Amino acid sequence: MANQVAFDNIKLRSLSTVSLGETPWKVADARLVLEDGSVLKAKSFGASGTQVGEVVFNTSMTGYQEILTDPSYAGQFVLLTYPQVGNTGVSFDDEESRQCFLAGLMIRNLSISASHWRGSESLGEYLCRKNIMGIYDVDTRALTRKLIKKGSLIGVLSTDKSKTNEELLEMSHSWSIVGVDMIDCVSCKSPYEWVDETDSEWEFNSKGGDGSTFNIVAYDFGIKLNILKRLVSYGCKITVVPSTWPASETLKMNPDGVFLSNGPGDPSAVPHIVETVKEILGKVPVFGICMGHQLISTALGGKSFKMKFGHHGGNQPVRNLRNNHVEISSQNHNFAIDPASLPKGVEVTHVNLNDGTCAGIAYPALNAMSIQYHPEASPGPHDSDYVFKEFTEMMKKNKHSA
Ligand SMILES: NC(=O)CC[C@H](N)C(=O)O
Repeated sequence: MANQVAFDNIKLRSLSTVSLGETPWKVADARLVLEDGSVLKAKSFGASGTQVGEVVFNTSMTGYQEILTDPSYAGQFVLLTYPQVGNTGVSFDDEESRQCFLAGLMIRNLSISASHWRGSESLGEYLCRKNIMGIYDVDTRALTRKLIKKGSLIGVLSTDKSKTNEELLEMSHSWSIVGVDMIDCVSCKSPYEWVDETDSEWEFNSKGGDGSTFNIVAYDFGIKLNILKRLVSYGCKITVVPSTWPASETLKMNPDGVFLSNGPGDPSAVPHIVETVKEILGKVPVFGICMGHQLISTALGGKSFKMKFGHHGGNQPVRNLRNNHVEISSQNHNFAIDPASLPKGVEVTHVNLNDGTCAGIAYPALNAMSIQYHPEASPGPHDSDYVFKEFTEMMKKNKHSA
């Protein structure tokens, strides 16, 4: 009987399924025109219109909704190499931010039916509601091979029949993600206290902390919610502040530590934030993830560069040079820090094993540490969760030595 009730609940909460053969989403023809002049035909299942962005490929096999809501994808089209997408629809609990900031989604096949006990709507309905373009019937394998060969390409996606291919090509040539401040449009506008509403059933680990609490200020450059959740799990009480929040205000709050989040775009395009980071470094322990890592490294004197096609996926191998352990990590970045540009005193703590790029640094003298990838793993493996613990240990040590 109890099983029957549970089953009925699941049925009630699951998405309605549709029979094969029907097309349960609105289909329109779409074109993707790339900056190299190639034109790809596809079917649109999300918002209609014309959108420009940089095309990057992501090799994750799960977690398309977390990818869609990762603000670091602002200005980018995400092509998923996993071929069948949409079978679990979307569910409210899986959002990584308040909005989808990416330019659009490109997939091979869209599941004809979607079902999940927490599901609230289909992927197509979701994209339409969020006004995000999505296309399927794309030869994602061929396009990925092109991106690997040529590097990330600017593309223009359009459902507008009145626009010629030449006009779309022209649009692709007049847009760039390099040198543009993309953080400003994704950051929160005023500070707020983070209240964690995560049900304990979603803790993949027992609570990570040892009962200590830490007051931290988290700079929101496009922060992913699971980072906040993991920090809470390790005992942090968090005040989230906008990217323009002055260092002097942060220091007045007397935090145990400062966290610098992930975020979209080019780290060299936000020198005002680098100045803020410079003012904070050395005064309190600082931890950065992805964009946060790039900004700490830049503030220390390092230089960033644009990678050929970046790292996007949940299967990137990283070596922790301190203990020689290899982690399988979740990553999403197109820029990286040149380790040769880092000053003496900075230790490269992690390297990406696919291409040897810098994946993490530490500057113990200034109580600073950062990693280029995503320990919150949303989506992705949890191997790197220990990094949150290292941040709390750094804050604890600093508190006791004060
Ligand atoms: N996830 C991130 O923070 C990305 C950082 C930066 N936008 C890059 O592409 O390298």
